[in-house]
Amino acid sequence: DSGSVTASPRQQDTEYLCPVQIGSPAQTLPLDFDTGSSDLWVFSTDTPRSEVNGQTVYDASSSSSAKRLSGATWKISYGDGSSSSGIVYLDTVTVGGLTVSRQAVEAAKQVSSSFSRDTSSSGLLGLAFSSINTVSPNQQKTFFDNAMPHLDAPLFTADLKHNADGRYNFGYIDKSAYTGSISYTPVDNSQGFWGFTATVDGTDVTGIADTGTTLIYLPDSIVTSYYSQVSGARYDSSNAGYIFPCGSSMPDFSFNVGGGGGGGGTVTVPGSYVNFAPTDQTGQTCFGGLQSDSSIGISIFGDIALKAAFVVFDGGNKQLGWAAK
Ligand SMILES: CCCC[C@H](NC(=O)[C@H](Cc1ccccc1)NC(=O)N1CCOCC1)C(=O)N[C@@H](CC1CCCCC1)C(O)(O)C(F)(F)C(=O)NC
Repeated sequence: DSGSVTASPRQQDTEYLCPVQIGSPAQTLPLDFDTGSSDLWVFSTDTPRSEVNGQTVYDASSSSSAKRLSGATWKISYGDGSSSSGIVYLDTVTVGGLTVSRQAVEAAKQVSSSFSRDTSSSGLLGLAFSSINTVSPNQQKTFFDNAMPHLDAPLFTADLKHNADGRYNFGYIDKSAYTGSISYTPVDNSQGFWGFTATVDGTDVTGIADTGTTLIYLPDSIVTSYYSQVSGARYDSSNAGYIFPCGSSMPDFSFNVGGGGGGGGTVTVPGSYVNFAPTDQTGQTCFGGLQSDSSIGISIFGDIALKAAFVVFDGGNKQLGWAAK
């Protein structure tokens, strides 16, 4: 089997949403595919009306294939302080033509305000490792884990784009989607993430490949030296990050993956991607797409990095592949 689904950017590439079919007859919800978590959760008819603000909701009661997973609950909190919790159904889930028949669909009974405010997203589809799924008492598998045994190849690929529709493919590598060769590097999934080591300016950086995080968060030393090349750039505590004049021409940002004997491959993030967005309506000052990880405790290669590459999340061999495109 295989699947292929469009990933559409929202609000200047802040997040990427994909249509997912749940239940019978199919209910299509736009979900944020997130390689940084492992819960498939959705706004539902169980979510308080006061917390629903235009989102499409899942109605288990109108799905003939839905079965309540009795006694099961879930509760998750994310790096940006957002959170959600609820109950669990098993139902049929289809992504880009790829179907999993008994997928844990986590229905929200509570969502934090930032989810309520994000009117375009109906929830998340977690693609990290099932070891960090939050369902209790019996932990559930991710859509990818459930699908893996049926896939032509035990992998999925992420091809996110700047201000344009990209794609997630399951079970195969589309050779027309990238240029040159794919450089592979081992994955450390001990914390449930797609952990890997890259080299930036000769310094090894261990971080995670995270489609659910908008920006890149790296060690202070790397971030400070990057912005030292941009006149007028400074760390601004009120914005909690590096800002600079919007007219600045930003240097490209490169990192090397799979640096072993073969020299590995280099991913180059265009400077224009690092000029993420204005901090206010005047458009004078802009917020950087590369920020420090010092308040997070982990380095994150988020969408700003991922949209500069074609990325292979290889669950079978526990490796990450990176290619230019
Ligand atoms: C600072 C460290 C990480 C922050 C990261 N969040 C983000 O990157 C959010 C994503 C978002 C997009 C649109 C609307 C609302 C939120 N964006 C964000 O904080 N910003 C602020 C800076 O400007 C850019 C947008 C995060 O928590 N990512 C989650 C998944 C998101 C949770 C909130 C909803 C969208 C998905 C994650 O799963 O990737 C995680 F790995 F970080 C995590 O927390 N795993 C448990």
